[in-house]
Amino acid sequence: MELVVQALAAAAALLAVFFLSTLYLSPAATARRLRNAGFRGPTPSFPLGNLREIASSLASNNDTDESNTKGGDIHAAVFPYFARWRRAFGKVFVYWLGTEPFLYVADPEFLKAATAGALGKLWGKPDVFRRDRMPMFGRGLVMAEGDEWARHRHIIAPAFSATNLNDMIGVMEETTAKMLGEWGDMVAAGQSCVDVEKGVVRNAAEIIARASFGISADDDDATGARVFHKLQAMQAMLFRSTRLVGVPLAGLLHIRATYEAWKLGREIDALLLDIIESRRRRGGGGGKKKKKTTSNDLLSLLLAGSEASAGAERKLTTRELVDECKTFFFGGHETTALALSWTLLMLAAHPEWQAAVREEVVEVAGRSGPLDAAALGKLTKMGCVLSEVLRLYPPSPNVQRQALQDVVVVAGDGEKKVVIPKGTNMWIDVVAMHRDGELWGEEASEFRPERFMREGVQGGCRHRMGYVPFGFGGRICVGRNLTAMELRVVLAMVLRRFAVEVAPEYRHAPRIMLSLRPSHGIQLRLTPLC
Ligand code: HEM
Repeated sequence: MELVVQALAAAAALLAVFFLSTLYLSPAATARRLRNAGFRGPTPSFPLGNLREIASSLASNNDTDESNTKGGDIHAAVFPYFARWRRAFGKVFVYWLGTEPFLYVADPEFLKAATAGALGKLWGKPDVFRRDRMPMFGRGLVMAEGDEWARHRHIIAPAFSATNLNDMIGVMEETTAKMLGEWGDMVAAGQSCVDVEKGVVRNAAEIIARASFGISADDDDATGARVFHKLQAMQAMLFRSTRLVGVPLAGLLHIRATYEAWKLGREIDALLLDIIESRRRRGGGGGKKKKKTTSNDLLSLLLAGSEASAGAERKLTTRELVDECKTFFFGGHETTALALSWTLLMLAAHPEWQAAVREEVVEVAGRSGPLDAAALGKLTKMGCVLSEVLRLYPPSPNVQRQALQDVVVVAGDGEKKVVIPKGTNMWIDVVAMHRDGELWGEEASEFRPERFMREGVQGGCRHRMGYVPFGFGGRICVGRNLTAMELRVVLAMVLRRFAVEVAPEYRHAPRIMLSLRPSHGIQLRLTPLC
């Protein structure tokens, strides 16, 4: 009995030492190293870090004051705490989410210096977000690290080639025609304004589900419809549960939501496994004779690519394919839908650009009829409008990393070196960089697509790393060409069919809810043109 008590006491002591070390001593040591390296920032408290200040700053923020559709400081509206800390500490500083250190970065030169060299060896994805994102992305490309990431990227990138993507235009046209039909019915029924964001999100989900794994919400095949609805349900659930990120043991407060998400995740996995196995059985992956795929969705292309190539290292297992399908769905539809929603708003608020882009569409592709890749490629003005929207309203408002080892940053003249300690997270504030007057000039907050006409793909940004709507380096978005195509198809079809104006009901209140989104939808007045 005495032995048991002693063993229990020893176990309790070990546990206490473990918690003391990981939750307090180790963060305190990192804090000391960051201070010694010269990084300043708001004072954190244990165990919340700076979360209390973030929450109170958000609560007292008046979202209508700071910005409007013509310009204004949306950075201060969506990240009031960062805006305040930037004024006090500059474009690089340290803040804490719970016991997790975050290096805030809105200085492209620092970003370049910190991520130069062997990016994959120095920086990974933050552990602190990993558990939350696991049900959505599994171990797919977004979450994979090191050699595993390189292997996945190598297999996946070719599926997004221009030739493959061209085959998806038809799917995009079909689903968009349905959305426009619904909008037409609403207008015909006398509805004075339409929340276009709803339709656009739904359309983007439908497109990505069909483009990724050939399933549809209206599928005759019940499995397809079930996967689609469960994916949407999981996303809504993960959105609802706001978490005390970085606070020790805070996950216990969300056990139910976490469990529900995992349960949905398992159900989705099982349904996707069925779809993949049946494709494999039908030879959807091409097989030895490189049979034509049953359809040209990304899953078929991955199956074909993976089975046609020789070594096992070039193959994705069925489990990995499941994760990639989920990754495409979650990584691809929300972002694209938001880009499109903000574009419709900007065109409604800037009628001169709306008229110019519509004229261009009619000139290169006519007033009706199918679109093709060649015509889409000629939509130069539309391309500039889209680039400007991605600058002002980047759907991915930040990019995060975690130092996998001590990272030495050689600043500016090569004289000054600072060390970012292993384990430190980096929070790259894309919104701040995209609206920084020092990088873009005085009109940084204004909608001026002409800057991309004049200055090319970087829009005249004074630093190469100052415009990063799709991320940077080797981890740049693999789906960006698919997005470019989808945005062009949908926008061309909308502009051919309707003129858009901002409805009086619309309230401009961009918010960060993982992505940069409108708080109250996007209400537009639609006038049919044909
Ligand atoms: C407007 C639309 C989109 C935006 C703004 C966007 C943004 C981004 C950003 C910023 C990253 C880098 C993340 C990081 O470095 O941590 C990224 C990566 C990624 N995106 Fe996108 N994305 C869009 C559309 C898509 C689409 C349509 C797909 C797929 C069908 C997709 C799939 C991915 C994947 C798989 C990665 C991970 C790449 C890697 O780590 O190698 N994205 N995206």
